[in-house]
Amino acid sequence: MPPDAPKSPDFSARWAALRNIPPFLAMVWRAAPGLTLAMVALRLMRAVMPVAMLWIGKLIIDQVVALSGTPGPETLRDWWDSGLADTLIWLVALELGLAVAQDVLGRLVAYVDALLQEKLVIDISIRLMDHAAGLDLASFEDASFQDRLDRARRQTMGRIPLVNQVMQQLQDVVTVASFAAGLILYNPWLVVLLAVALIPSLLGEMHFNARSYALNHARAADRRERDYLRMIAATSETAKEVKIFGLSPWLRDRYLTLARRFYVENRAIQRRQLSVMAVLTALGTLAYYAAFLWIIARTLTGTLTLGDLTFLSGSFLRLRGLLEGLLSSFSSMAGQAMYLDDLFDFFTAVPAIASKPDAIPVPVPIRQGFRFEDVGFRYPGREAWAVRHMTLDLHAGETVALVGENGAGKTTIVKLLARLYDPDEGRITLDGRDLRDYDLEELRAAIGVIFQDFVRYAVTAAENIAIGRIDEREDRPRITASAERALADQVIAKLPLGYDQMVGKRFARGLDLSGGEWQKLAIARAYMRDAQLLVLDEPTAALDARAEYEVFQRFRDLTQGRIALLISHRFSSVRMADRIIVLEGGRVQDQGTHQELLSRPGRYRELFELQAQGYR
Ligand SMILES: Nc1ncnc2c1ncn2[C@@H]1O[C@H](COP(=O)(O)OP(=O)(O)OP(=O)(O)O)[C@@H](O)[C@H]1O
Repeated sequence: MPPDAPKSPDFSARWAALRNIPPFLAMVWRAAPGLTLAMVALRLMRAVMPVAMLWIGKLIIDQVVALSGTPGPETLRDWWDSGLADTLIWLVALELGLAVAQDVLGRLVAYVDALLQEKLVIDISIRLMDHAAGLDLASFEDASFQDRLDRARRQTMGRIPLVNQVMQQLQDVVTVASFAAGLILYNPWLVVLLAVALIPSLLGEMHFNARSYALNHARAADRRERDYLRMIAATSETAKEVKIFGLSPWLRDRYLTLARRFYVENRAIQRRQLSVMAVLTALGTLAYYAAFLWIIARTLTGTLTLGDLTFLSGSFLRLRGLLEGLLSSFSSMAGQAMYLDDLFDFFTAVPAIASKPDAIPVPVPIRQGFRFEDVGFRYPGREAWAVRHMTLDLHAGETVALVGENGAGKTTIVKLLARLYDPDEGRITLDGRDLRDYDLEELRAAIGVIFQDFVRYAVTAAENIAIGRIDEREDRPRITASAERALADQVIAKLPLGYDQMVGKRFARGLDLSGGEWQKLAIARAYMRDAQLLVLDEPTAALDARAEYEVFQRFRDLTQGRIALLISHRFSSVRMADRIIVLEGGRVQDQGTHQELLSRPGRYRELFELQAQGYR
């Protein structure tokens, strides 16, 4: 066995997973109380049908034997007239009625089950989305969290039929109880014999289910990688690079290596299961025939009637099937319930960044501005500080530019301002109060950020802009005004359906845009937002120098009276800011106006000259 082979969770863990069933049922109940009640009622009715039908079958046979043994009417007509067969006729009619009812109930159960599962899928999906929405950005950037989320999502959706399984289980238990009651009336040992013979196969089933779960659990990361490989091997976003770099064979091999590992481990489990379970199931068959012999012997000696023989052998046959099914599905139910751990586990994750109970409202307008006071921050799981001893001000009404080389900490400052992360050292204040004192939702509403890796949504052009302030998505004048300010109106004018054109290449009716055109749409989101602090974090890299200059110029003019933060590597754009902050290695290296910074030796002048040289 390879050293990292999954260990089988022990039986107690498996039984412990059954504790998930009540909260799961509570979820089902919450999702659809009426349907749940209907389901239980239908299942209970179905549960007692088999024993009732078999018992009536026994009565019919006993009647037939009794009537055929006594001398009486010759023809069917005589039988009818004599009234001797009345009981028999009623019994047959009853049996027929039950058979019809059983069929109808079966269909109703399937119908209610389909509706119930659908409702549950919707309910759980919404709860997953709601919960994920409240979690920290740090969680989403953490790979082990991604595995957990992935398991919760996929495994839980795969567990929806569990509701049917639990209900079936309930029905079967009631059926078994009714059959067992019948058997016990004849001889209690018959039931004991059955149960004892089935226990080994129950334990076997449980063991193998636990192993399969352990394998799936341990390989969640692999599976995510496999999905990822499959995705990059065949999507519109990646097709260009995959072809040009000839990546297909490499992706394929990588996929195969991961898939084979899982296949081999899974095959080993399946093989063992095959051999062990064959032996254990044979034990159950032996017990069944032992009991059958006993019943035949008793009927031959006259202790049991022919009707009894039919009822007992019928009961026995059904009970054996039922118990076997019940035990294995109980064990598989426990196995399925283990997957619910992932779901409940996910729901226990709580965000570290949240509003305090006594959070204060964000000032409107902001009077002084934001201030970083000796702020230090490290990304979770990283040794190096992304920013350290950072002290800077963003004054109300000011346009500030952040410059610095790759990795200098520019984007990190923006994330800290929006409280996507909290600092590890020092503090950030807004009008003198710690950011953590303010209501988080209000704070985020007061800030508009367009990141360099903004999302290209596969929705209409209008909706792509409205995303900046989604509550106002019906406000077409506001959308068109934002588009004009961001120069996106020219892009939209060229689209066949204008603002209602679906963009992006994910859907057939979507029309893809150039990098710069996407950026203009994204920048329009900033105007849509109308926030007190507006940040453009390099979403202009794909614009040509003139377009970026124009975008920034407008941005500065149109954000008068607010705080505007620009991040760019182009000095031609940066120079228009009221103040430029030069970052280096996560610290403020220098700051001032363009002229001031050029007038003294330093990083800014050095970088400026480097860029200027490129244009000479
Ligand atoms: N999500 C993350 N997890 C871990 N480390 C990160 C993460 N994002 C950034 N870093 C690290 O933090 C440091 C600062 O990154 P930041 O993104 O703030 O730089 P930047 O100045 O915006 O760079 P660029 O000009 O390339 O956009 C870098 O060393 C980077 O590797």
